[in-house]
Amino acid sequence: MYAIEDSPSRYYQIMRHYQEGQLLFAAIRLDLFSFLDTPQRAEEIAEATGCDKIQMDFMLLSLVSCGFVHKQGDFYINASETKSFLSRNSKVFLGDTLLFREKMTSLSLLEEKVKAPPAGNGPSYDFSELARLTIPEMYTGRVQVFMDKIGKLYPNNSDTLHILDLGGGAGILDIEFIKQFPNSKATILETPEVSKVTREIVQQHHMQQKIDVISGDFNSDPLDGPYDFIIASGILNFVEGDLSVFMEKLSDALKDGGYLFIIGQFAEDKNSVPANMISWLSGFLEGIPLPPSAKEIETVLQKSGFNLAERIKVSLFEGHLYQKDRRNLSVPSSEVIDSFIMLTERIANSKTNVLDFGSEEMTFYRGEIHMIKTIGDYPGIHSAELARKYGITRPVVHKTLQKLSERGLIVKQDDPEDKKRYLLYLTEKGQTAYHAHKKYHDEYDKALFDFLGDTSGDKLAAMKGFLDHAISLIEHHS
Ligand SMILES: C[S@@+](CC[C@H](N)C(=O)[O-])C[C@H]1O[C@@H](n2cnc3c(N)ncnc32)[C@H](O)[C@@H]1O
Repeated sequence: MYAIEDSPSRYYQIMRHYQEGQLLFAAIRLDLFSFLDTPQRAEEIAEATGCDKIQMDFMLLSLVSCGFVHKQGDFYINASETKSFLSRNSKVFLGDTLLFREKMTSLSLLEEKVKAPPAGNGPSYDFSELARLTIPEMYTGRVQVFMDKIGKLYPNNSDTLHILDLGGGAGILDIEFIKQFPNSKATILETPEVSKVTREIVQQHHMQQKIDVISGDFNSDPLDGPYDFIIASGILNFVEGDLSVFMEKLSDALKDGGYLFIIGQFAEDKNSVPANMISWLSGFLEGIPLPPSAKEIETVLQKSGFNLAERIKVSLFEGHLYQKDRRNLSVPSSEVIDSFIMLTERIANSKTNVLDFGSEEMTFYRGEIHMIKTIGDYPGIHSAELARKYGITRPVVHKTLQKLSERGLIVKQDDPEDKKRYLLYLTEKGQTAYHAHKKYHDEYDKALFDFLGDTSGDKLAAMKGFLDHAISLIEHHS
């Protein structure tokens, strides 16, 4: 005999749960529960759903065994929860939502997917359909908790607030918010695809005057503002790049004292398993990144001047409410110096010291293309002024200009006001290089420009002050 320490019962339980799932989804597809709000015999259900009476009896008995349906003599009737959520007569019918979610997150192709590397063409989740189908789901707790919190934060319904909902899906939180605060405004930022659905739902509620639906990308688009309240529900997986840069952007878009509501479940730290790992496994296998951990979010938010105001957990709903408070925000000077040194090192070691705009003719050293840019920006500039702008000697400027002139990129013309100097202009070829360089920067620096566009004037002044100071120190460095 084997001595058995562990019990295998878990595997049999899993198999039973799996079958329970199959039974439940088949019953939803047959729409059985919509006929069972009042007591019915098996033959009546069989007739209503186009099924065989004997087989239907087996199915109903199985539904009873799982507690979805009760049996009273020959009659079957929905259990209370089933009546609330799985009968089409209910306002919060979840049958279609559950069927969609089951299909969307199905692991039926798991073996094939783990064998192959991620497809790399992004997740195939249909967020537009998800937005439509999550509407009843929203009313099974999320809306109620959200409105309860909002009501406590802003007890005066006539307040004129402005909220922003990032990746807001159906926009239900915003619609309910406006119903309660009719003098307020909401902005929903969604992807171009989903925003069509959002707009449609907002229109159905006649709220287009109060709710602005913007199609765009919260990673790269400016957020405008300032807002009283920002909702970030189920979106942190989709934040690209540095999370702290994103949170800074949110902080800049919020009024001081404003709130950020993060909805979602997260792993405790980066070594623990993300909450809902299996629910989203199909998405992770298709390229959706893992969400950040709670610890990572907390650290980054603290740095951006947010304080945790409340942790909210009601049934399946989990959220964290943060308040922006920049009064105690400070960064040690050593961190600024470290970042500055890192930046200068990166620039010095940059692989892009040579910029290639598509041909040998259009390949430039950084110094060359920047001289072309300045001449393009200031046609007729003198070489002495170029030397002053770049903080380099006139012979060095002269050497570069000579090269650019030999390559047919610039022309020199005598200055009628001063015979000793000449004026610099771009040739047609120089203009081509100028525009290629502009395009390159427009594309590659967009994120930085957007970040600066979202940054408040006082912070920009502080950044400029630091950079000017650093430049003057370098100029006076012997
Ligand atoms: C998991 S859903 C959450 C929807 C809704 N906030 C909710 O909690 O039910 C994520 C949403 O974020 C949107 N989204 C993802 N990346 C985005 C981006 N870069 N810019 C704007 N929206 C984005 C998706 O279209 C999707 O509707």
